[in-house]
Amino acid sequence: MVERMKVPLSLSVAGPSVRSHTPALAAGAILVVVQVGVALLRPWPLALAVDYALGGKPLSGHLGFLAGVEPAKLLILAAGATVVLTTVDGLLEMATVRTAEGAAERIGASLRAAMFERAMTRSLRWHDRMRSGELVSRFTTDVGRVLDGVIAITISFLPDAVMLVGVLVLLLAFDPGLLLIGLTVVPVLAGLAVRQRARIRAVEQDARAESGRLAGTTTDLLRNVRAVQAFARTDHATGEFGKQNQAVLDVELRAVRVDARWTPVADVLLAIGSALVLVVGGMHVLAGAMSIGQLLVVTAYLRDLYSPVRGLTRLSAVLAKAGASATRVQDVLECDEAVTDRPGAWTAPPLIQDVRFEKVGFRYEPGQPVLEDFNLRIAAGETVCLIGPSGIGKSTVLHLLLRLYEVNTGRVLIDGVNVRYCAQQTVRNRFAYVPQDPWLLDATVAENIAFGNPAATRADVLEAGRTAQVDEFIGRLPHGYDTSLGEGGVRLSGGQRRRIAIARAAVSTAPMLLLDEPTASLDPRSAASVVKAIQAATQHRTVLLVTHDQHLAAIADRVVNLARPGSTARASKPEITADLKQREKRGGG
Ligand SMILES: Nc1ncnc2c1ncn2[C@@H]1O[C@H](COP(=O)(O)OP(=O)(O)OP(=O)(O)O)[C@@H](O)[C@H]1O
Repeated sequence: MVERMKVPLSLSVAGPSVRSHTPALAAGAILVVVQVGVALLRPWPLALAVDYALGGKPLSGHLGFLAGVEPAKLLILAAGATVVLTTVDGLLEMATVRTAEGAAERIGASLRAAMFERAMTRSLRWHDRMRSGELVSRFTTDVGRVLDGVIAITISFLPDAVMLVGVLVLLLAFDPGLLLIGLTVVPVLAGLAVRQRARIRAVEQDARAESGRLAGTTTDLLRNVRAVQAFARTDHATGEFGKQNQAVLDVELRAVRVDARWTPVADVLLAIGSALVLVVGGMHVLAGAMSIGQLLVVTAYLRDLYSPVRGLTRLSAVLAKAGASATRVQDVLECDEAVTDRPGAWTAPPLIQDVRFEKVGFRYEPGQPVLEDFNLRIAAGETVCLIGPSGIGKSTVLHLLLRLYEVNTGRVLIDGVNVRYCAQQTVRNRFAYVPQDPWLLDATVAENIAFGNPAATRADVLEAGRTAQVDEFIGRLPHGYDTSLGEGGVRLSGGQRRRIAIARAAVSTAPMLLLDEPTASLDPRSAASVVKAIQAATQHRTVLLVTHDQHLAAIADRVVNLARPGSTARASKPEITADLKQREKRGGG
């Protein structure tokens, strides 16, 4: 209930983006008001034609200047005036739509930019929970719906409100009795509109949640299409998609039914109002108290009165949808789950002494410790190999060094300075990271390598490619270093992807390299190439290496065996590295 009450207010989520486009929105609003003024004049040429050109009524008062004009010319004049007013109305509408919708699109772009920036800086804990498809659906569909709300307020609400007031004033001056009769249906309509709005809001919240889940499922299945095909699970995938798709369809159909029910209700009520006015007004005409032209003007105005009333009730539906989406946009924009820097955070030291883990405790989930009382010192220039059973927390150690997650207890230090007090950007600049999954972008080989150092020149990239043995296979790619790799680097083998990731680390100027199982699942030849690449890339740098590969471990100065929570990491001398497998068998302690 509290959630639903929040919804209308949450449209203000677009507020900061709206402010910078206020002039364009204001221009759109002014154009809309002028357009309403023109629209209000539109019934008059018809009255002129009916009463004066056809009915022979004498022209006097404010129409006196037309006295003496022949009826046929008066008819042409009235017809011409209708065309002119309709043209001006149309041109004004075009200008309004261009101005207001253009501004809305720009607001959408800044809203998406703000969301993206926010999402990029949220903690990995948040990303671990949020499915990427769900996030994309918030960036696209939900932002779109918020914009629909902004547009509706500018180019529907304002003209409808101005039109309503304008028509009410004119009708009041023209025939207050008929106005009152026409308005009798409005309170009933307003009451029903309020109820309708609450229903739409509720069903739209469900619809957006289901659509988000569908986007999440779709992205997940498409990203893993190789696994789906390789395991011959296309039927299963189609079934999973189908279930979610059906859930979206069910809730959307419910929304359509709620929405559709409204149209006849509103129309019948408004028709009753018009019928009442027609009967009473017609009686006035029959009694000679009113001309046919005047009755036409009243009914035209009444139509103009009902149109905004109807528009305003529809607007409430658009705003209900926008409100449901705005809550989802707001969740992203206001999420404060991030690894944050303290005010005045220091620059991380240059790493000339060591990095240290002191009594570090860490858990991803409450009650499930991954590291407890973990201690490790790596001296500058040293190459340390971290081993241990799967799931023990080796990759986690690298994540904590990068400050991707904050430690729960203890400290991680660079040259004796706690990384918690250093700006995260500067901490990360001290490390070049080669993750288990090489994380290649849908870009060229050269761009992927240069990702490791924004200041890298083409020559630096080629040099890093040589160091990381990328040269060994680059000649076989159609455009060499300018070959596009496709999403996730699908066009490369596992070993080739790893070497590009190593080249990315090699091009970086960071003093320390973090390598996470860089030779895992490679054949001996590719593994040997990768080991060679690592040896070349790690010269004169401090290295922390996670691996089960004896050959790779052999390049380390020291091997550290990560133990179960509660025990301390144990270091061993390099000569013991040859005996790695045996020690692992003894229980990783
Ligand atoms: N993002 C996460 N959210 C929750 N738990 C996680 C997350 N990442 C890892 N874990 C858990 O933390 C523990 C340590 O994971 P980690 O990846 O550090 O192990 P590892 O020693 O590198 O394993 P492997 O050798 O298999 O790569 C595991 O039990 C894992 O299930």
